[in-house]
Amino acid sequence: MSTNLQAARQTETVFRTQDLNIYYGDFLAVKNVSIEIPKNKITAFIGPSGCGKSTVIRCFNRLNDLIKSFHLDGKIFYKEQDLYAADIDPVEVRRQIGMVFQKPNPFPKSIYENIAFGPRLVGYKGDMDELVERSLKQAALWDDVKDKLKAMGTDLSGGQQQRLCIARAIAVQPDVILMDEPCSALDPISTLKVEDLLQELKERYTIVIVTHNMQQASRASDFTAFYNVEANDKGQRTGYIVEYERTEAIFQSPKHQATQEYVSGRFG
Ligand SMILES: Nc1ncnc2c1ncn2[C@@H]1O[C@H](COP(=O)(O)OP(=O)(O)OP(=O)(O)O)[C@@H](O)[C@H]1O
Repeated sequence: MSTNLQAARQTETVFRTQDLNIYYGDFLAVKNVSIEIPKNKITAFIGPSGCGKSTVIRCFNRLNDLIKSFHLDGKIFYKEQDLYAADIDPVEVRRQIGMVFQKPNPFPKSIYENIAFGPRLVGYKGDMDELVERSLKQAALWDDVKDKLKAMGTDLSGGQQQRLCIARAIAVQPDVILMDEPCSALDPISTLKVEDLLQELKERYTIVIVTHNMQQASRASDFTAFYNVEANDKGQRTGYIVEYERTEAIFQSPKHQATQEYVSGRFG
């Protein structure tokens, strides 16, 4: 329920998972995930393809609910509220816990409308022009677009489109921003701009980012979870967390050989 979620906004640990197992039908995609995601920090999920990074991040805003075969056991707490309790409204969850995807996906609408759409949908009564400007400024896009707010969002460059998507996520005043490989479709300069932006955004938001880019994880994040995948006797490949630590520990003094090999590019 939204009131529960509001009250829960006070604590310092934003997400806490407990013995989390995630399935698609009979397939156990990720097992035994027990981690805490701290407030106002950037937490990176790294690991080889198919180890379940996206699956876990998508559980944090109940996006997997939209997949029929998806189910989980164990717990995910958002500020100590059971995120999957019967009285939690997934739509409200997704307002508080926003998401930015791999491929920039602005609406086929004006830049202004891309930002205004979400707040209008949730009944925002304040000054919309001010909100649009503030969101674009927070996403470091205002200077690029202030003179063409009526232009189509889809006509911006890829990097600008991704910052527009970040501005759109911010506009509904979320608590958390989840990012699933937000820079993988961007050139190196746009990528660095988004990474700079992340450092500003973490003052206000908690960020969880999935990335394949080791330099990005080491440059931009405060904490890193390294996932790996192992096959069972039926040949099913299940992901799990090998190590979750401060980012410098993961990159400079990992406890596990698999982590060492992955972060130094000698994996597989
Ligand atoms: N909708 C789905 N239905 C069935 N299986 C799925 C679904 N989505 C993901 N999976 C499977 O779950 C496992 C984890 O996938 P996931 O996309 O979470 O991994 P990932 O670590 O994010 O991979 P990548 O780095 O390649 O994006 C994979 O085996 C994948 O095939």
